[in-house]
Amino acid sequence: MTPSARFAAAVELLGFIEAAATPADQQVTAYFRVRRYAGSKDRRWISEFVYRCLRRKGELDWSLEALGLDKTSRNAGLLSLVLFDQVEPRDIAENYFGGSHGLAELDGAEEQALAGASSLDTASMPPYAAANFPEWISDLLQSEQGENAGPLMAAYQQRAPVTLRVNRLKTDREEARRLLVADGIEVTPTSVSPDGLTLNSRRNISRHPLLDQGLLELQDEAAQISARLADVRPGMQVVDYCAGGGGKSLALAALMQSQGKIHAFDVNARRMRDIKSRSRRATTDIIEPLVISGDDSDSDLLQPLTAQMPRVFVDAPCSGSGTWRRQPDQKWNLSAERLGEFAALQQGILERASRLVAPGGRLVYATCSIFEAENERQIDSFLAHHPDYKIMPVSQLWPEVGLEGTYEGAFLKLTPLDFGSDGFFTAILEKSMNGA
Ligand SMILES: C[S@@+](CC[C@H](N)C(=O)[O-])C[C@H]1O[C@@H](n2cnc3c(N)ncnc32)[C@H](O)[C@@H]1O
Repeated sequence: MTPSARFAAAVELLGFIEAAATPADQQVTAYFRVRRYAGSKDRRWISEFVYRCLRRKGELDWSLEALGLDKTSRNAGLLSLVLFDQVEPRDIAENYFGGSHGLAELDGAEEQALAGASSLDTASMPPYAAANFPEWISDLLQSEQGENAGPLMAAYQQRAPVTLRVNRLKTDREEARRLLVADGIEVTPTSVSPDGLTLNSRRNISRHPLLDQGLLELQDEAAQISARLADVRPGMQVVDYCAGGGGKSLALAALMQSQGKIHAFDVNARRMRDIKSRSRRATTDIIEPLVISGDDSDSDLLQPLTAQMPRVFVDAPCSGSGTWRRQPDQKWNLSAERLGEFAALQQGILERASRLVAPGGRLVYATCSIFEAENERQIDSFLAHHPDYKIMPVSQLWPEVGLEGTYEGAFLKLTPLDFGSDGFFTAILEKSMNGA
């Protein structure tokens, strides 16, 4: 593709992403699926350009406003060339326009407005815009994270590492590392999870034969730690209440040495459709997917499991705020109202899932969120209505479940500032033996 065609495609894709709430990564995949003419270099250039615009949306929006330009994807793309690639406005027309697949010509007024970019008073940009966060989220982080808010928002500007979980049903970490290195892929063992390997440099590894053969799974270190904290054992009966594509179920199955049973529930059949094939690849047959309604109509279906399960894992739907390095667009799609909706949904899920926990069993509540409303406040509210549960401190479980080092705190609360994983939360609640 010519530079003009690439630029036009990037602007088009950015426009699609801004118009819909669907996560950008899904839209990028869908965009290229029907544009087979785009080669791998074109795809890389277009995706990187689009992701940079999404990552730096706060700066771009503020600058567009200061220059009197509308916040369109075309203007964002043009300004991105000027501000971040240092392209002279007068050179844009020649290098990024024209040709049969280019954008409609740059007009003189646009070029003149862009020329003002070099004299923008960026010192007057509000800190939330400079940090590329919506103002209300920046305020929320200031109130919840205090002095960590600034460094945390800066950490969200970085790209997340690519981390793999070694499937111990098929190999061990050293062997997996050796196989990757033999294929020219340098990796580093994760510092806390004994099952993780992080790629030393970014590349798309999702189609690698070691993943196809089920020796490795893409899974962030925080999710691996959370699965370990469930402290599952071979032979146990476990419920994975929000199983989705089965990431946690597969991690739990490996920790159970593929002995016992995992009842994997979700309200979304489409998300669960690959669990069987992923299980086959991982050589486990203990995961049983089941589509539930998520309301009281599940009572009969779940009756045989009620108060019977030694472990119930709830990987709740959430804002995903812990994963915004990977999905920078999603922070612009979240509103305070939507956050409240997630909290209400989580509360209902926790309530229903808790009915399945056996006396003496444990309810594991996890989110990939860093917000108190989805985390600590959910646990406070649950415990206020369920005096038969108590917190099992994560600090106590940490060494018992084979995690490296030590951890202080009743709950697992991670942000990218801790050791580079996604933001994640996990609370372990133990039900009393006598139900009192
Ligand atoms: C964070 S995702 C789960 C990710 C999955 N555990 C994994 O590791 O791959 C949350 C899941 O909760 C599901 N969900 C939403 N509402 C639900 C409900 N009322 N009951 C059960 N699952 C629900 C969503 O469909 C989504 O798949």
